[in-house]
Amino acid sequence: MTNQRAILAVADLSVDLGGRSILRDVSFDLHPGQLCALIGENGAGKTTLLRTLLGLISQRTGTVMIDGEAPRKHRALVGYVPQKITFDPDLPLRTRDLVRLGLDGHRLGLPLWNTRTHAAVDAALQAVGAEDFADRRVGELSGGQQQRAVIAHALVRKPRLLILDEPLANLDFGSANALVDLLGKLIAQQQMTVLVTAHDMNPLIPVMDRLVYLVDGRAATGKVAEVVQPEVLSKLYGYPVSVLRHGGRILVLPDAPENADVANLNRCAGH
Ligand SMILES: Nc1ncnc2c1ncn2[C@@H]1O[C@H](COP(=O)(O)OP(=O)(O)OP(=O)(O)O)[C@@H](O)[C@H]1O
Repeated sequence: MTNQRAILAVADLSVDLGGRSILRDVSFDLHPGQLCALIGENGAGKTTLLRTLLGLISQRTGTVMIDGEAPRKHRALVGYVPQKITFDPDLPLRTRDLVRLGLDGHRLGLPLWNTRTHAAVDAALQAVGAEDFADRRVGELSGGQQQRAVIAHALVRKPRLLILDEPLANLDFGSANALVDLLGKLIAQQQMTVLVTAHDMNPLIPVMDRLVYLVDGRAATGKVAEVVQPEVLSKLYGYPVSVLRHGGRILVLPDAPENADVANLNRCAGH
């Protein structure tokens, strides 16, 4: 545990939407240089948690602090890469224009370029390895290249916390591995804190050191080795599960399939 102040501190967070309880008593801290995987099956509450951290949804109870303040006060400290962005191939927007919009795209009017903006955009493009397609239209890029462009857009204001919602979902094996490597590099080089959601924790194993494991709005949180334990996860699921480690992969499987939603467990384990 580091003595530095947590960049993100979530305590006893509960969120209701449409009269339903979606998140219940979620608590975790993230410090500079940590990568936390937010793992859960469809509907577990991952996006709801991210939107609450961004200050877009209000909690029923509990607190969210970003560098000691409420999320709305610290928007500039957070870079956000949403799920599923698609660009029309005919959109007249180069990769570097998209990244430029990350600096002040929320303001009306055409963005102006100057030495400072050129330098910031070049640095963000370089950080994600997007120099080669910086002048191509974003809509013409591959899925993996678009993902890098959107991450550069989030990075250009030098956030301290980078939040990515399901960034691996539409990538092939090679592109997913390349993105995981990139996240590891950003943490090592910039002491950034990264929170990334996924259904399957396995692709993130090389870089993740913390885990928020969500099941039906409740979370087990902490170091990976603490959370991925049969006792911890059995309590969370409400029925016995086993944790199998094989070939560098982690599989979470029900002990008593007749009592478990096997399809959901398998999805969470990445089958
Ligand atoms: N505005 C809303 N009003 C009511 N219920 C909502 C609302 N938004 C989400 N929900 C419900 O909250 C639950 C959690 O949804 P959320 O999108 O956070 O899950 P998720 O883990 O991100 O799922 P996925 O992996 O499918 O994206 C779901 O049951 C969903 O139907």
